[in-house]
Amino acid sequence: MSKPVSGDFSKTAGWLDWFDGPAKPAFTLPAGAVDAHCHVFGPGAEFPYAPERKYTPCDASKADLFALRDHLGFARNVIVQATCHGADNRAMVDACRASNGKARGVATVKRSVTDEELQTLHEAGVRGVRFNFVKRLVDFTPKDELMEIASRIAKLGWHIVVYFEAQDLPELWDFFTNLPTTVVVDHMGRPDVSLPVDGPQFELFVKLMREHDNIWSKVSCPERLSVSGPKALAGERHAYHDVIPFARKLVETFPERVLWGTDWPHPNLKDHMPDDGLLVDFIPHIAPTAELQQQLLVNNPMRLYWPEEC
Ligand SMILES: O=C(O)c1cc(C(=O)O)oc(=O)c1
Repeated sequence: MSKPVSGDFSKTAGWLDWFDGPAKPAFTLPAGAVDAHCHVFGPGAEFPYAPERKYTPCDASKADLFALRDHLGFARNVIVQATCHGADNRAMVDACRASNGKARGVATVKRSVTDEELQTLHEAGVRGVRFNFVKRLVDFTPKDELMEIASRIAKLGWHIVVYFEAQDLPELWDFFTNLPTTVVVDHMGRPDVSLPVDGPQFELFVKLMREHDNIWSKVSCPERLSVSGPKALAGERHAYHDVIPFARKLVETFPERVLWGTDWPHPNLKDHMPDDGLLVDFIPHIAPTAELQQQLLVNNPMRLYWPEEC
């Protein structure tokens, strides 16, 4: 049955709803594992979608997210502000506050944000801001504005999450390498995985990480990046073969600077909605040893989001 969007909204045509019958993963997550990239959507009646949004999703509430966390065996979440909420962080903040310390957040803020607002976000559990360069998701924000935000949030000990596509890295290189904080790249900088893993496109991304030890990557979203499949559906435990070499290269080369997340509720997928249980079964293909899994799923996210517990 199609999931609703509440309030005065209609879903984007062709919207794929998140899947509510996820399998129990065959892979047992290490104790204390963190899903370091997920979102909440609305509910629209309580937390309206932003007027400037580029898509309208189905609702995906904090209760739905916390149920998924428990079902998959994660201990904690990092909730990343979704672009459909613009710079209105209320839904994400509400989820962080309701999590009993089990969620941290990444916000979107404008240059006009006050110090008091930043402090309130910090108290709710926010530890970073997201800068988005994907043109289908956001309107352009001038880099000098972003740099001003970066220098303000650096003082709070926060980091910056960046989302961009591989073909835009050359143009963004100087901006990224001048940021004053830890920088976390969403979804491996969205490589074209039909190109060779040691070809110029992905090598540029590896070079970015090799030359700048403040740059981290989420080795997430095989379901978005895969061209070959098979899809994580109907018990498939060998999904997204073509993404494995890319993610594994980052995990093995930079074991202390990688994070993993489900990306639930998977905004804007066009041809299938993965079973999140089967997505968890992707992890041992990209982090084949218990030590790499511990770093990817526990030690690294804890260092970034809960340093006081490390
Ligand atoms: O590729 C996407 O469509 C996408 C969108 C968003 C968002 O709208 O925030 O976040 C993601 O991590 C990925």
